[in-house]
Amino acid sequence: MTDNTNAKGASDAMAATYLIKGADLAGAGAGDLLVQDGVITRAGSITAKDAVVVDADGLVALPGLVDLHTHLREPGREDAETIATGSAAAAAGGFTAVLAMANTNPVTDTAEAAERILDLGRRCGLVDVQPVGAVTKSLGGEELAELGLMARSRARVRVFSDDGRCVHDARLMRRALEYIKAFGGVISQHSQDPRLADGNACCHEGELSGRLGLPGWPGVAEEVIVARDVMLARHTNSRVHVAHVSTAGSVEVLRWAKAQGIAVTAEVTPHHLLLTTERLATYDPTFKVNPPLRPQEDVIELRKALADGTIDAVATDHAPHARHDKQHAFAEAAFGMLGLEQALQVVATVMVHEGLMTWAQVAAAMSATPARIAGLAGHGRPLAVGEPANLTLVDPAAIVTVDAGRSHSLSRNNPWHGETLRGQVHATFLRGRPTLLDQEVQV
Ligand SMILES: NC(=O)N[C@@H](CC(=O)O)C(=O)O
Ligand SMILES: [Zn+2]
Ligand SMILES: [Zn+2]
Repeated sequence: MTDNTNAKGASDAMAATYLIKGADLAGAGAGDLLVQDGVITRAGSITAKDAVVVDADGLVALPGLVDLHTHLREPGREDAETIATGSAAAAAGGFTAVLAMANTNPVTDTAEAAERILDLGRRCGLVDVQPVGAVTKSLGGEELAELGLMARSRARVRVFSDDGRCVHDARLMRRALEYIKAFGGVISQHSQDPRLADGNACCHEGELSGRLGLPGWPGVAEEVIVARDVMLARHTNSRVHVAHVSTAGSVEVLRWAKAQGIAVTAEVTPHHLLLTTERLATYDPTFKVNPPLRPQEDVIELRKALADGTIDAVATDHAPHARHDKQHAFAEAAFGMLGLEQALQVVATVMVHEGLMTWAQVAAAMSATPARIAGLAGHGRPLAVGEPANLTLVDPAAIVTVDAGRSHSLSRNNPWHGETLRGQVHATFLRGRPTLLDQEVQV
């Protein structure tokens, strides 16, 4: 985004100067950063009068996190989340930009709808809300949406997705991939073959789904779509992004496709990096999600693939649901779980603490690479002089027991409640303005 004026624009200009003292700069050694007029103006060892000093001794500074996959529910389901509450959750989680999925009501399938989301996000001003456009009208899977008009709108839509549903018609997928090349777009696919895993499928297909009597969702239902889509990406010479990869088989396909030079990228969610299908044994609908939680063998392969770059990014798939949609028998409850506030902690716990990833790699997987995939200028930039001051400060040594009741989200379907995780986000800056300071969201 080049035009980042928002309702807080006036106060941005007059914002205080911040001196961030002694942060570990994405693992590249300790240093100070001076933040002035929205930009990093100095780096190194700094003294500055009249600056608000932020003591970052022992904290890691990362470029502001970018989430490729957030459900904000506005318009249509403001009882589950609003752009304001979702933005607050994002700021609390260290994010400075989120891609807002199109499965709202109405669906984001026109230029006007996309611009409305952009404007609502700007009015709130806590995080850059970048709309994702639907691939097909009303997510109907029948007719392409106004992809070009959305791309040329003020919202400059680049990521298109029918997420929640799979673009299962191969011919339509092919046409969408051809179309988006004109403006450097990408299709983010919810990979679920509807014949192999229909809308009732809700538990990884295996011994446990049989024992629990829940309809099985086999890994192959994801893998056949991933395989098909990488071949379509190769054929069209266009870009496909695989949303919420959940199986070792999908990782194998991705590894092959990348070795061929096919333009495919992929994301993994925090929950698929840590939670396994055994969580379903109590029939707690909090753990009902699409795609389902998988066995430990898959989780281990997902971690390896994220560490070696086969999976490019971590994305939350933050999917808030109101109590009355979640509190049902498992088979009837809504799919989805919260993710924005604990995403970085989960990555710190399973990847950094386990020695699988450095903080510099986390900065790549949660900021630079998702910003590049989404074509978001001004985000995912290095913490260097002249760059926009989009950053977050995290205490890597903190050990925190998650309390779902303290969430900024309107919903409470938080799979991390009661879980002990590492790392704590202390502050987030969006173009030099703190959106989170001392762990308090700055509304
Ligand atoms: N992940 C989910 O289980 N649910 C998402 C849709 C989706 O990401 O497929 C939702 O919108 O609730
Ligand atoms: Zn999905
Ligand atoms: Zn989703």
